[in-house]
Amino acid sequence: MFTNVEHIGIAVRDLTASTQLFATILNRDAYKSEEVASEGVLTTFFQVNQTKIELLAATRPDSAIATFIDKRGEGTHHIAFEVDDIVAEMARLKAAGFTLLNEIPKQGADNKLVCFVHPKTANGVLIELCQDRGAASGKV
Ligand SMILES: CC[C@@H](C(=O)O)C(=O)SCCNC(=O)CCNC(=O)[C@H](O)C(C)(C)COP(=O)(O)OP(=O)(O)OC[C@H]1O[C@@H](n2cnc3c(N)ncnc32)[C@H](O)[C@@H]1OP(=O)(O)O
Ligand SMILES: [Co+2]
Repeated sequence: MFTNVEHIGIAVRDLTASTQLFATILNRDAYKSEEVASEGVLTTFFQVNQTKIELLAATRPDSAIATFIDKRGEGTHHIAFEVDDIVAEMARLKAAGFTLLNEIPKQGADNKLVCFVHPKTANGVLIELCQDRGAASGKV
């Protein structure tokens, strides 16, 4: 089951400048920064009630964020939904014809397991499913 919009991912060129910008817009400080080396990204997170804003900057030229910014510029990159059973939701979406970008859940930021759905099969929107690793223990 989809339970919440967990975060909105925003691709940025300069993480320090964008963190300051969003701190001003949201009138609060970021609560953490984290590098996810497997994705080639450095992130900063802001909490807005139940949803987070995830700023993403590329750490290497072959990162999905570097490719996205090269082709489309900075901006909204993905919408991430919290799910209660990522394996079940991946199977459901795959059976319904959506293209999953990873066949098994992978490590995301903030102690999550994540899976991406190809934007070409989702009206041009890159969708991320995520589940807290603690909640997923024993299932994956
Ligand atoms: C911090 C960790 C984690 C978390 O815990 O939150 C993250 O959020 S990591 C975020 C970065 N990682 C990813 O995005 C992984 C999943 N993405 C991918 O696998 C790829 O980016 C992609 C979606 C498969 C695209 O890669 P590729 O095909 O190599 O790039 P192209 O530029 O050729 O794109 C093909 C096509 O798709 C369009 N596109 C690309 N990205 C997006 C997007 N974010 N939203 C919408 N559309 C997108 C792109 O414009 C191309 O379209 P056409 O030009 O019309 O063919
Ligand atoms: Co994300």
